Amino acid sequence: MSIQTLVEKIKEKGNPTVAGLDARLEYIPQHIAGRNMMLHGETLRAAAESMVAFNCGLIDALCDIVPAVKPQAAYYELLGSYGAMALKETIDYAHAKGMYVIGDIKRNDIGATATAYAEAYLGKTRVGDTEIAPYGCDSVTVNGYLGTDGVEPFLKECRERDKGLFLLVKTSNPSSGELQNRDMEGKPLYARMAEMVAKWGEGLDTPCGYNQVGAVVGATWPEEQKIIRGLLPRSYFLVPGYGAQGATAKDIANAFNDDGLGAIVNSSRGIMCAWKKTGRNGEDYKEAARAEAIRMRDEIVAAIR
Ligand SMILES: O=C(O)c1cc(=O)[nH]c(=O)n1[C@@H]1O[C@H](COP(=O)(O)O)[C@@H](O)[C@H]1O
Repeated sequence: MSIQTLVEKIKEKGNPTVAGLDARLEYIPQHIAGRNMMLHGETLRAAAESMVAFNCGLIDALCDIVPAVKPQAAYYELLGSYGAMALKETIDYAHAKGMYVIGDIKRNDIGATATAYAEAYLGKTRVGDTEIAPYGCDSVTVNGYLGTDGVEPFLKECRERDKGLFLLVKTSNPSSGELQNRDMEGKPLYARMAEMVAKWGEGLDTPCGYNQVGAVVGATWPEEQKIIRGLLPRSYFLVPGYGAQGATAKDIANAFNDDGLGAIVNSSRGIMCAWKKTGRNGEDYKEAARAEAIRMRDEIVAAIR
């Protein structure tokens, strides 16, 4: 599914947000985790099955109001081979419920290895005469700081399979300026990366006007958002950092274009752990996640209006 599909889902739901599915065991209510540990002991399998059950519950609670989910690969890798299966099951369930899936993998490597990553998460792998999509994400996050040959395999998937990318431009973390804001021939490095993103997106515009090659721009950096928006008017921005990392709705307005489009704001812990604030031991985790997703949507829509 292309960025155009994401834009259509955002418009249809009137909601420019994405729910991050980054579960650790301590984010999963006891009634789910306890049951799986009773069945499978204190094992990676129990943790992975808990994660799938939790994710599916969240997806059920959110799919009619939130356009997309963003599973972060690290939390699935943490559970070994069971985690890989949990990721695939989560992606398939989100698709079955009509959601757009952003695979947060932040990968890159030399061209040959980047090809394997691109085929694993966006494309297909060949087994004999059969082609199989190992994960089948709609788009992924990519670290472009290795340069063009590491990004090209991902661009190939955009061209051939109508997929999307979000290239790290200005990340949300406190130390991101150590390198990303350093001067590079008269401009900060993140601005140079934005120029590269524009170049990589050439020929990949979609009919809705937005390009298949987007950018990751942290909610925690409103000034940089404004500069990068100016450099990349037709790129979609994935904006993490809202909620648990401290950014609020007033910090994200610069990421959007005047048409109210152009960015999708992520919240992971804010939605997943909303149940921890209700004092009901997680029995109400779906309702709590939905209420937080609605609160976030309304706050962000009001801020960009
Ligand atoms: O690519 C990302 O999504 C990302 C980039 C970035 O600059 N900062 C950032 O926090 N993220 C991811 O966004 C999510 C943020 O999670 P919360 O802070 O719990 O909302 C995590 O999955 C991060 O890995």
